[in-house]
Amino acid sequence: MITLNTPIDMHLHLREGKMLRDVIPYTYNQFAAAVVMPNLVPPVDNKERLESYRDEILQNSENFTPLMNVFMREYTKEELEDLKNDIFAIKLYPAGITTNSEAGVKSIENVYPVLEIMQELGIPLSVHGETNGFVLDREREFAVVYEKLARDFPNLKIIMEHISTYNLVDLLDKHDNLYATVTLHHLLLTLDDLIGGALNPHNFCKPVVKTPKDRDALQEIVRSGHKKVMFGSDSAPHSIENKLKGAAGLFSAPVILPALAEFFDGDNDTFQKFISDNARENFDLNIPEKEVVLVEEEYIAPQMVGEVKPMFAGKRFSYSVKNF
Ligand SMILES: NC(=O)N[C@@H](CC(=O)O)C(=O)O
Ligand SMILES: [Zn+2]
Ligand SMILES: [Zn+2]
Repeated sequence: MITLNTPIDMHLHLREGKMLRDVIPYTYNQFAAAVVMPNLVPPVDNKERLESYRDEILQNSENFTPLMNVFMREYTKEELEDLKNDIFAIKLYPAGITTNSEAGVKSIENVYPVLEIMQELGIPLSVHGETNGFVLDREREFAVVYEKLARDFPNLKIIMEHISTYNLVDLLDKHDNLYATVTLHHLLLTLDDLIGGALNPHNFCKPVVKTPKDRDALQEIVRSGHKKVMFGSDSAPHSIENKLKGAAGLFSAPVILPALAEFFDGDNDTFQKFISDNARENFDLNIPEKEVVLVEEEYIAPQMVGEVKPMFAGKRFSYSVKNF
């Protein structure tokens, strides 16, 4: 049996309407809280939309704290002061780089005044860090942007989301104010799982899963319990129809804790840090405590959840979440 105290998913996509209602139980049954991403259409980028989205989440969940993000744009100081207590962070998407990011930032310099105010008000910055270069180089190339941001805003906490390359792992000890989230899929999969056999569109996401060397570096840093490394699933549901048209994102929510329990293989202290303590300490999160228990009973990942095919559909795990 493994008892986790107040697990937090630091990067989650819930969507809206029926899709949200279908997928959200998989999160509130495994997590006390989650950072909810704002890349809806249109994006969550003002107080009104933020409040109505948070209400929709609260109405469809139990015993769960949504930590809301808003979509980066050229906010005024008044807007940020007004949003500050309702948000966890502001999410920066380079324009067009991932799902629903068309309204993103065209040039980072455009939002320097916003970053200045965020630094002053203590609002963290969350970043999808990819250039529009060659697909396997996009994240590595973005490292210079992360380093410039870290130097230009030394008091701004910057989260490098869903890191997928060893290059970014190396930045964590170079800059005090850089943090990272790691997904389940980047921890366990490589390009072989996407294109090594028959093409598997269900394993397609951005940033794309990478080489064994990258995956091994992620496994190593996560197993080390590094304080700046936090779990963020990037669970990103798309209908099976849209996946077959090329939509990027894996719906990993149904398998997260059983798969991580196997990954940590008895090192429950490090599991606890990765799934909760590091995030709570790095960001002084004050979330009502919630225990989630894993028992040694077989769990079979569902084949479908509504219109969505989950990661590892049909796979057997040796742990299951109690009472779920
Ligand atoms: N990761 C993905 O491939 N897709 C995410 C967006 C994102 O986090 O980049 C989505 O919203 O579908
Ligand atoms: Zn992203
Ligand atoms: Zn995401």
